[in-house]
Amino acid sequence: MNTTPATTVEAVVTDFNVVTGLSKSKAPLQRRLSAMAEMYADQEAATAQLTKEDVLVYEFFDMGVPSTSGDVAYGTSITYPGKVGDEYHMTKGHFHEVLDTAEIYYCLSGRGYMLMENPEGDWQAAEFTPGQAVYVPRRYAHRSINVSDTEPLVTFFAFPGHAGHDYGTIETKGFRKLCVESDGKPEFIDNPRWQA
Ligand SMILES: O=P(O)(O)OC[C@H]1O[C@](O)(CO)[C@@H](O)[C@@H]1O
Ligand SMILES: [Fe+2]
Repeated sequence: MNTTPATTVEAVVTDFNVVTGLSKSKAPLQRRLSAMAEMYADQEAATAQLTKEDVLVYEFFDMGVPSTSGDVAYGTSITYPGKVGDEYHMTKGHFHEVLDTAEIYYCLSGRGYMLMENPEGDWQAAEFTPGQAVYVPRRYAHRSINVSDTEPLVTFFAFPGHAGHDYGTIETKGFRKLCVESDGKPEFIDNPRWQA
């Protein structure tokens, strides 16, 4: 009996280190401060830092699957420790182009938060500690934030292949909340530059 399906898709095998998130078989996509300096609240601090060094804020490995609704896009994300002024290092953050798609993140190492907000005005911050999974519900923009002084924040993520990335909305409006260090601890405060 011939059991070969009409379309055959090869199983894809990739690797990533379960603590560092680094992959040997894939090239990382890297975002340095210069690629997102205008997203930080303290623009003077961002400019001053850029004159010294264009630091690597985060990198991620996209394991490379097709962008179709039946597929699951996945990879690892590594946000390095550091601050711009009082604001912790973070990813750019995005809505999904297909707003009604969720995402799951599993924290492999480090410490931080997933900051989320939806167009209806709700916002939430879920803690990342190793071994905990954060489910980003449909319609929520999401940004990873590293609140450790020393350790990278490493997560594994998975989302529907057809979700797409809408970076423009956050680039224009920003997130409603910022995560800053206050008395040595992370605190979420209103973003004075947030645009309704
Ligand atoms: O896409 P951003 O906001 O730059 O953040 C990076 C992370 O988010 C993802 O796009 C997944 O949501 C990953 O590819 C990556 O780890
Ligand atoms: Fe996403």
